Amino acid sequence: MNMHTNTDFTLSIEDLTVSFDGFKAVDNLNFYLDKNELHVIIGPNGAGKTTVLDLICGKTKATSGSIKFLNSELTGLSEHAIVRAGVGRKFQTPSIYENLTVLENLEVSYPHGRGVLGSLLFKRNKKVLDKIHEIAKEIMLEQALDTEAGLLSHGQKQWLEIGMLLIQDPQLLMLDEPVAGMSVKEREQTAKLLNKISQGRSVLVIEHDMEFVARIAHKVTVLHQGKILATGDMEKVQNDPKVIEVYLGH
Ligand SMILES: Nc1ncnc2c1ncn2[C@@H]1O[C@H](COP(=O)(O)OP(=O)(O)OP(=O)(O)O)[C@@H](O)[C@H]1O
Repeated sequence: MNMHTNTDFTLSIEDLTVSFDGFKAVDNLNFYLDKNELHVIIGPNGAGKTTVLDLICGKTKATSGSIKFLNSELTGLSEHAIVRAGVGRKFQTPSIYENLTVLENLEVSYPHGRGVLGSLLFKRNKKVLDKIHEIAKEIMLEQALDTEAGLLSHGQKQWLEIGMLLIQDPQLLMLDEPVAGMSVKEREQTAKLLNKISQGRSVLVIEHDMEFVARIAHKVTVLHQGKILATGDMEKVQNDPKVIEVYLGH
């Protein structure tokens, strides 16, 4: 793969390295993500999983290498510019507005919105409301549109945050341990949700729960010490002796 060639990949990471005081948390990484692909990154603690997501969303600056999103270079762009380019990221702790309703949370996340106060004072238009209803249905909160977000269950709060990203229609959605703390039922529903939202975009997930990984992943990449140990479908990765040795065997 040549660094200067256009590709069909949504995300094309080449020779990506970041060092913190000489320690390479991500070490010469090459990684490609297709449209419609739901890709899960697994690996032991400290493997560099979070750092990869931090690099993509611009929170951490690369030491060297390239991150191309829809063929345009992300390294060097600000976090805001990366969001505007169509990259959404959900962190582990939900950052919803607990005092606002589900509807209001979705409304303030609508692109080109007017900020929290402006949105509340502004008369709602049909286009925005239609979009809010569409997203609410997708995240299974259609019946809870008028509920204060603070009153939602832990799982519902996570879905709301996913909805707040979806309403911006990102082409790449990144999720850090999306089912942590969820009930069995909520996990099942989240698996279906993630499956659905990977249609028409790319989804990149960090996850430790192997049962959940097996349910959702189209492809799995195992990171270890900042490098790729194995990549492929779940079965291939699960049966890889190197993966069993450093990760799954523990
Ligand atoms: N800003 C930073 N400064 C210095 N070291 C860092 C920084 N960010 C991450 N690291 C180090 O880089 C390594 C990779 O961390 P990272 O959080 O990416 O791992 P991870 O695979 O996400 O692990 P976990 O599963 O525990 O979340 C760790 O050794 C971590 O201490």
